[in-house]
Amino acid sequence: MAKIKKSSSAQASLKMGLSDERIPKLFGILLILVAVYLGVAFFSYLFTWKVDQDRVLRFSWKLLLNDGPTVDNWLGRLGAFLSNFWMYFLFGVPSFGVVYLLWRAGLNFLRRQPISKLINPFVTVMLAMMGGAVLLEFLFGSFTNFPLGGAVGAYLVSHLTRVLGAFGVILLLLTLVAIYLVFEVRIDFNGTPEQIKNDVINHFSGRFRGGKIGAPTKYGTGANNTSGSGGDGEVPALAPSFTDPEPATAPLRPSSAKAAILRPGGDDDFEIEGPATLGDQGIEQLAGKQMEMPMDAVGDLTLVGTDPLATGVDNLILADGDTGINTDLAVTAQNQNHTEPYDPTLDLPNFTPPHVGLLLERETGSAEVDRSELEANKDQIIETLLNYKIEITKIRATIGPTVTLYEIVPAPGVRISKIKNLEDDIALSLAALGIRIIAPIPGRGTIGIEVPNKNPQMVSMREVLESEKFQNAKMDLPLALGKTIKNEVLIADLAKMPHLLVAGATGQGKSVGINSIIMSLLYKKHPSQVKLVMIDPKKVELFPYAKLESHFLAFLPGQTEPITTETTKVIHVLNSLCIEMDQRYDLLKKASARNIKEYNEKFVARRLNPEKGHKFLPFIVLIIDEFADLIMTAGKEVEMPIARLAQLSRAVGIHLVIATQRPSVNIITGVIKANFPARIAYKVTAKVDSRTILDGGGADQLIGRGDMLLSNAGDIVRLQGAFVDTPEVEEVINFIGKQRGYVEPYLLPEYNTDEEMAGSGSLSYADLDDNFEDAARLIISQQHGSTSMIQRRLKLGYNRAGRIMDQMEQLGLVGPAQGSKPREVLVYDENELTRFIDDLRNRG
Ligand SMILES: Nc1ncnc2c1ncn2[C@@H]1O[C@H](COP(=O)(O)OP(=O)(O)OP(=O)(O)O)[C@@H](O)[C@H]1O
Repeated sequence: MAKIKKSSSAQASLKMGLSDERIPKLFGILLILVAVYLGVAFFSYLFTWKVDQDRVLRFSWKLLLNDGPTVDNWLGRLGAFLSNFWMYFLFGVPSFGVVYLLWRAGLNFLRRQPISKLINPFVTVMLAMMGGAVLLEFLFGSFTNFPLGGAVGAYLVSHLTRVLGAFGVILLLLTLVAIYLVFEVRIDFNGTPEQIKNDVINHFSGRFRGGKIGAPTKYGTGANNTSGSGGDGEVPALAPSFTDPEPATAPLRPSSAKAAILRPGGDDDFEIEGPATLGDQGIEQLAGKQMEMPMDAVGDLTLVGTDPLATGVDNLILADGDTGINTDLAVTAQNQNHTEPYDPTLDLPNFTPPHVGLLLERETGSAEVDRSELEANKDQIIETLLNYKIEITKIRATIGPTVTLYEIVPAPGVRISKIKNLEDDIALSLAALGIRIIAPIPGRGTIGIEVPNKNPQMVSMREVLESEKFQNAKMDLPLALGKTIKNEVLIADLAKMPHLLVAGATGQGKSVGINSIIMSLLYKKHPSQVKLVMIDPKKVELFPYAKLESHFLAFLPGQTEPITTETTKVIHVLNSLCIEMDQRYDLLKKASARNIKEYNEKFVARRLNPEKGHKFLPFIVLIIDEFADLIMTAGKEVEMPIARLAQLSRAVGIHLVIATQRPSVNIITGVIKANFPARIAYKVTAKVDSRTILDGGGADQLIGRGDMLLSNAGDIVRLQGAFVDTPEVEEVINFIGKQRGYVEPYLLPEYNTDEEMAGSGSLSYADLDDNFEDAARLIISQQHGSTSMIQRRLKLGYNRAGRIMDQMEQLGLVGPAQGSKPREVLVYDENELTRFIDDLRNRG
C-alpha cells in the first residue's frame, strides 16, 4: 500500500497537471485565507466605517494606489476598500455570508469534493443575504446611518415599500420565512412549539456541522471517529440499559418490623415504588435495589458502517464511466485518494434522519394508581400465601406501566422452592388475569408477584425514542423495546444479542414490536450503516417498507419486489446471505481482522485497498415476519441456512430477527432455539408454548397488548412494548423514502442452485432480470454484445449488466466472453427473440 502511494506521488511530482490533487488543495487554502481576510476587514468595518467611508468614497479604487490617504481599517486600504464595497454598496451586515461561502468553498477544494456541492449553500446564502439586507434595512434602517442592509437592502426596501406598502413588506418577509420553514426545514406543524424549535435548531446545527473539518457526524462515524459508536472504552461490557441503575430515592420510613409476620389489612411494611402521584401519607417511595438482567456480553462489535457504492471496483467503474451518475455520489470515487479517514455517511451527506414529530404524542393514560387497588392486592397476596402456610415479613410494590410488581420477603425458614411449587395454585387463588410469579427474583432472594394494573398505561414509541437513554445510546444496533416495571426505557443492542426470536399468539403485539425494532434502527442509523433484509411470507406486514429500497434495504439482484415473499426466493435470499457471510469472512481474513469492528477500523484508516475488493461493511439485519409458513413449506431448506447464519454471522455483522405467531416445537425447533439465546415472548395461550419460547412458563400469564417478556440466555425481564401505529410507521417511511437514496440499492450476492448453474435449460422466465428483455433487444438490434453498452443505454450498474449478459450467454443468445472484445451475438432478428422469450414464458 505504502509502495503504491509512493510511486503515484512520484509520478505526480513529475508532472503537475490539473489532475494533480495539490492544485485544488492549494486553491482551497487560498480561498480560506481570503475568507479570513475579508472576515477581519468586515469586522473592522463595524468600528472604522465612519472614518473610512468618506475616504473610500472619495478615492474609490485609487485608494489602492500609493498616493491615497491612510485609513483606519485594521487591514489597510484594501480592507477598507473591500469592506466598504460589500457593506456599503452591496448587502450591509449580511455580507458576512460571503465570508462563509469562501470558507466553505475553500474546505470543499481542500477535501476535493465536487463543486456541485456548493450550489445549494451558494443559492441559500445569496438568498439569505438579500433577505437579511431587506430585513435589517426595513426594521432598523431609519435608526442609524450605518449601512445595515447596504445599498441592495435600501433599494429593495424603498422599492418594495412603494409597491406593497410597509405592511405588505412585513407579510412578504413572513411569507419568505414560512416558505423556508416548509421547504427546507420541513417543519411538522403538528408538533409542539418546543419540537418546532428543536427541528429548527437541529436543521441549522446539522447544516453547519456539515462544514466543519472532521466534525463527527450525527451517526457517530465522523472521519475522526474511526472506532464508530462503540469505540473502546465507550461501550460497557454489559449492554448498559439492561442493567437498571440504582435509583437515588431514599426511603421515607425505614422498615421497622422486619421479623414480624404480616397480616392482611395492615399497612405496616408495605412499601411502594412508582409514580410520584403515590406520595400519599403512609406510603413510601422506596429505594429498592433493582433487578439486574445482564445481556450476553461476549465481544464488542463496533459499527463503522459501509457504503455500497463507495469502494467496490465495480462501483468505481460505474462512477467513472457513467456521466449520468449523480455527482454527489461520485465523491466516493474521489474519496479514495484522500488521506483523511473515510466516512461512509458522506455518500448520502444530506440524509436527514426522521424526527420524532412524525410519531404521535399519545395520551399514555393516567399515571395515578389507585391506592385501594394496591391495598386490596397486597391483602389478597398475604392472605393467599397464608392459606398455603407461607408467612412473609415484608412486601413492597413497584408500579409499572401495565403491571405492579409485589416483591415479598418470606419469613425465615420458608423455602423458596415451596413457593415455586405452589406457583400455579397461588396464581389461581389470586385469580387475576396475568399474574406472574417470579420465585426467586434473581440475585435478590425475594419473590415477585406481578399483578396487572386496572388502568394500564400505554408506552408510546415517541416517548421511548425521545428518552435520553435512546438519544445517548452508543450501541451498534440499538432497539428501543419499551419500558420495564420501573417505568424505565429499555434499550437493547441487537449486535450483542446477537439474534432475536420473537414469538407470541396472534393479536398480542408482535407486529407492533417488529415495527418498533425497525423504527429504532431507522431513527438511529444512517443508511450507510445498516441494511435491512426483509422477508414477509404473509405479504401484508412489511410491504410499506418497500419504499426504503434505495436507502435501507438489501435484496437479491434482479428482484422486482425488495421485500421477499415467496418461499423459493426466501431460500435464495437466505443462501445468498450465507454467501455474503462467507465473503465477509474472506475479506476479514485478507485484512487480518477478527471481526467487523477491526475490519472497518482498518478501512476507515484507509489501510485496506478497495481495488483488492475491500469495502465498508454495513451491519445487515435480516427480519423474517412469520417464519412458521416457511418452515412448514420448506423445512430444512429454510432452517439450515438460518441456523448457519445464527451460528456464524455475528462476527461479520449479520444479525437475525425472526418472528412467529405459532410457537410450537415443530416451528421453533431445537436447532433454532439453540442459536437464538435472546427471545421476546408476547402472550401465548398455553404454558407449553411459553416453554417452547422461553424454556419456562410466564408468557401464558401475560396480558397482551404489547406486554412481553424479554429473555436473554435465561434472564427474563418483563416489558411493556412501545406502541407505534401503522400510519405513524408510514409517515416515517415516507419521510425517508422521499429523500434521495443510493443510485443502486445494496445487492446481496447472487445465489444459484446447482440445477440453475448446470446450464441454460434450467433458467426459467422468472429467473430473468427485469431488464433482460430490453437488454436482449438492444444487443440484437445493435448486433453488438457489449456489457458496457447495456450499462450505458439502460442506465444499469456494472454488476447488473454483467449478470444480464451471463443470462444471455446461458440462454444461448450471445457467445462466451472474449476478453475486452464484444461477445458474438447469436440471434439476428428481434422476432426470433420475441418467439424465444414467449416460449420461455410459457414453460414457466
Ligand atoms: N405495545 C402495545 N401497546 C398497546 N397496545 C398494543 C401494543 N402492541 C399491540 N397492541 C394492541 O394489540 C393489537 C394487535 O397488535 P399486533 O397487530 O402487533 O398483534 P400481532 O401479534 O402482530 O397480530 P397478528 O399476528 O395478527 O399480526 C394492536 O392493534 C394494538 O391495539
